[in-house]
Amino acid sequence: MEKLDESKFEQRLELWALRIPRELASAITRLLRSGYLLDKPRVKPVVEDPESDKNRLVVLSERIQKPDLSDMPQQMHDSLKQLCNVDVVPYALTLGYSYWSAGHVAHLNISDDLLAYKYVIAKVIYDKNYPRIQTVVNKVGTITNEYRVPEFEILAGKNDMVTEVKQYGATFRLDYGLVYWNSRLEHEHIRLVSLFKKGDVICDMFAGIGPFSIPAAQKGCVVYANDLNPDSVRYLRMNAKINKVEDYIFTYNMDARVFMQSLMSVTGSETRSDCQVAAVECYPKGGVPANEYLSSNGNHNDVREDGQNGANDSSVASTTAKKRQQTSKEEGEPDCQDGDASQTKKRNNKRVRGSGPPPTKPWEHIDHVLMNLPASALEFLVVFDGLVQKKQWTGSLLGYTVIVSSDQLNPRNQYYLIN
Ligand SMILES: C[S@@+](CC[C@H](N)C(=O)[O-])C[C@H]1O[C@@H](n2cnc3c(N)ncnc32)[C@H](O)[C@@H]1O
Repeated sequence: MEKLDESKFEQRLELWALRIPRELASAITRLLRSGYLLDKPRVKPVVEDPESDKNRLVVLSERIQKPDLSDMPQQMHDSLKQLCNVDVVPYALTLGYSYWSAGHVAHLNISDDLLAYKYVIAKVIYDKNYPRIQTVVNKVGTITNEYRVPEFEILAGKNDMVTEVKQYGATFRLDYGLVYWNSRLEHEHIRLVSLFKKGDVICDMFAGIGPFSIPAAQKGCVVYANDLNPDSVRYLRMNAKINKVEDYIFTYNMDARVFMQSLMSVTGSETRSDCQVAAVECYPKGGVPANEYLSSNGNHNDVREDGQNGANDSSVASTTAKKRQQTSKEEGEPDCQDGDASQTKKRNNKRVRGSGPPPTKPWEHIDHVLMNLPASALEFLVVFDGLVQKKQWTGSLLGYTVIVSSDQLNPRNQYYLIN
């Protein structure tokens, strides 16, 4: 029998840690808990310092990429300095074979020569890891569908693929059987987001359930997030709510080329097509965030769940809103799409007082476009030809950065920057 090479599952994270006097460990973890402390299931963020038992190492989240801590809020940095002398040291963390799973689902790729033993393998994994692991699945065949969702067979445990995973302090709910998800890309997600600055305008053309968009929004970026898979967009919206960043993310369900064209077509342009109108209606207007924009009948028009090319009309918009209310109640999602005019007014008033993002018009200014579709992302580059309308464009002269994540599993090839 061929041996399992467990090292193939390993992922090494290059992190930073604070070396602190051990009596300050509780105070400092409290201070950093709002997203700056390492937050991984079953991994302790405070560890022994191999150099002295008087100290502890407090491991920082992947959000902190620079040893001068300049990517930490200034106020937090100042509070740290008041508590102790800030000593930042590199910290490498290896997450091995036993670590990987998506929530309660253990996902296996059993090779052909071991297929005869698949139920035995699954039963051992289930028994050894229950109740943390409650479903063991095996990937069947290669991914051929557009949504990049593998087909799975359930080998042990309950037939329930809806789960929740945590990454860098964010929670992601997903149905493993309906959407693309790969827990092993966590470091890549956060590494890319570390390129963005607060206030940047980001277009995520292949957003999935939001592992780039949600942390970008948490950082204070305004994110236009799109995916062709309606289930991914449904979970993306749910995740935006769960993580309380729905004011910063505007979601779309269409082909990525149509999405970019629609986003960049100027409101009021006489030449725009129906599908462009559909997306333009989603933009923040007059300072009202798109996810709160109301049509005349009181329905919200942000997410297109009505077809892949984005073509739309007002009747579709209203059925979409009704469908969304139903879906969110079915899924146990907090219902804030109630269409009650007085409540909506209150919400809008609250946002106008300043909790939402600054209004943006993507045809005037985008900072980064993210293309995370390995193998075929390059085929979508053609959409950028002539996309910027120079008269309206107020962004930098270099335009915007297109980040193509072309081969996720090869770290040397992860993305290209095209200015
Ligand atoms: C590799 S997944 C990446 C998703 C997400 N960025 C992540 O890291 O989990 C690629 C995504 O592109 C979406 N997709 C495929 N073809 C598309 C198209 N033509 N337009 C928009 N999205 C598309 C798929 O549904 C899938 O969610």
